[in-house]
Amino acid sequence: MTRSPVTTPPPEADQPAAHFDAPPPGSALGSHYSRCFGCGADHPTGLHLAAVTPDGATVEAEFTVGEAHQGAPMLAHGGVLAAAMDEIIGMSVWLFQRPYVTARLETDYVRPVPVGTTLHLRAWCNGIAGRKAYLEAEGRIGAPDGPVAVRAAALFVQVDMEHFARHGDAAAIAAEHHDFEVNP
Ligand SMILES: CCCCCCCC(=O)SCCNC(=O)CCNC(=O)[C@H](O)C(C)(C)COP(=O)(O)OP(=O)(O)OC[C@H]1O[C@@H](n2cnc3c(N)ncnc32)[C@H](O)[C@@H]1OP(=O)(O)O
Repeated sequence: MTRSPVTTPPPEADQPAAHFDAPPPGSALGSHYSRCFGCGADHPTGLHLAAVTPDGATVEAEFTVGEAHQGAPMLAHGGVLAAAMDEIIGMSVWLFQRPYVTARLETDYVRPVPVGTTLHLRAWCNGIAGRKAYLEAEGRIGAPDGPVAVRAAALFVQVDMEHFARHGDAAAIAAEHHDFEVNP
């Protein structure tokens, strides 16, 4: 991954442990918001990512590129692939049970992704320093060990829950309650 200094953890960064109340290894994470473009079941043209954590520290999901996700004819739009990276990375910081938002997302596009392709996504954390989490993800074609099509590195910044009420829709947040509650 071509990472900038902004998304490279500093030497003092800690490797975080999963939160004691995070989903155990093998669990599905569920959607954090039913109308989320990345994971919401109620979004008509969204990515519908359904993430699982195989080990309590990383997350995985599959994304099948559909016609609604095209850029060039029958090829995935780069922005849609970046959205998939953003979402799977967001789900990986969800394991720490603190609310985070994307501050910076860097993406390497390695191979074109035709419509109909299933991308196997995986994300993990490279370190946390204060409010800043340094994260990485990859999307592989056809299988978990298939050829890499897209890689991403990100800086996520921890916020308080007020962030979502102040800038978003507090009523919508209250309407969706989860057992595993972090980001709305
Ligand atoms: C399960 C959930 C899945 C969710 C997946 C999808 C996730 C998303 O897409 S979230 C939506 C997109 N992101 C946003 O809307 C965020 C918009 N930005 C913001 O709200 C603010 O800029 C925010 C919160 C990131 C930072 O603001 P603020 O809280 O005032 O902190 P601030 O002091 O500016 O920054 C904190 C630190 O991060 C650094 N930082 C913040 N933004 C950046 C950036 N873009 N690049 C580099 N560094 C940055 C600052 O330099 C600072 O570093 P230091 O502590 O070393 O001085």
